[in-house]
Amino acid sequence: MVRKFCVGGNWKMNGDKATITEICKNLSSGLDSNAEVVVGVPAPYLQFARTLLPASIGVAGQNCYKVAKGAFTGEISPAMLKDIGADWVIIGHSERRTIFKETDDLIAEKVTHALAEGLKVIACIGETLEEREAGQTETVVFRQTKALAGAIKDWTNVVIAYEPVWAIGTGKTATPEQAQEVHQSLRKWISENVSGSVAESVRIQYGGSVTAANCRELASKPDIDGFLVGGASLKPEFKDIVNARQ
Ligand SMILES: O=C[C@H](O)COP(=O)(O)O
Repeated sequence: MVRKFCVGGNWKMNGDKATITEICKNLSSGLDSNAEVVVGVPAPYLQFARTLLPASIGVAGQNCYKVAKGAFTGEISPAMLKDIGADWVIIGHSERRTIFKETDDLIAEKVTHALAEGLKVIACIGETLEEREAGQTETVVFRQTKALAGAIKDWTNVVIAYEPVWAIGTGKTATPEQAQEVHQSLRKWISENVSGSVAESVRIQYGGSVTAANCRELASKPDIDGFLVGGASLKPEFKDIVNARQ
């Protein structure tokens, strides 16, 4: 099965009207039409970015809460994201897990609710350096994936982003072999614990210091179906990363 290459740009808490206008202008042409592109925009600028980007580029919230509305000061619901034109949401990013103490259980609840509300979800997993060095990589990513799997009935609208925490924003990219190894194990786990057809069809992105310089080799690996890009998604080189398979 051919899985459509899918590249996400996660702007994190960066950008203002001027820089977002520039980024969106840069993304308005020259992108591989065989790649699916989605950008994770800071909440206050979601609607602004939506008006500037071509319709072919999806817009994602970077987080959401697990219920539709209510007394949850500061939170954003999937219904609100949909209402302002976002069609995706990134859930369980390691910064949410680490800095904001989000647990596997909370992330699972968010995923269930976001999917039920009709959003597409980029669900993030990944081990820390300590866990990798302790030989715990598979244990950790399988545990995180198990929590997700329990929350997902239909995998059509789900993309998994494997982002080793030690590679995020550090300039230390996983080697193509290291990333492929984990992606392959994840697909095997999904095949054994969800189904063969989901394992075949689900896109698994790699994230962690992806740049124009390293994206092609990573993209050549059979189980790497795209990227979730942080720092480089704010720069013109994001286009080269989207075009990594061209
Ligand atoms: O969501 C994106 C990841 O956290 C990767 O960030 P980075 O490309 O800056 O390492």
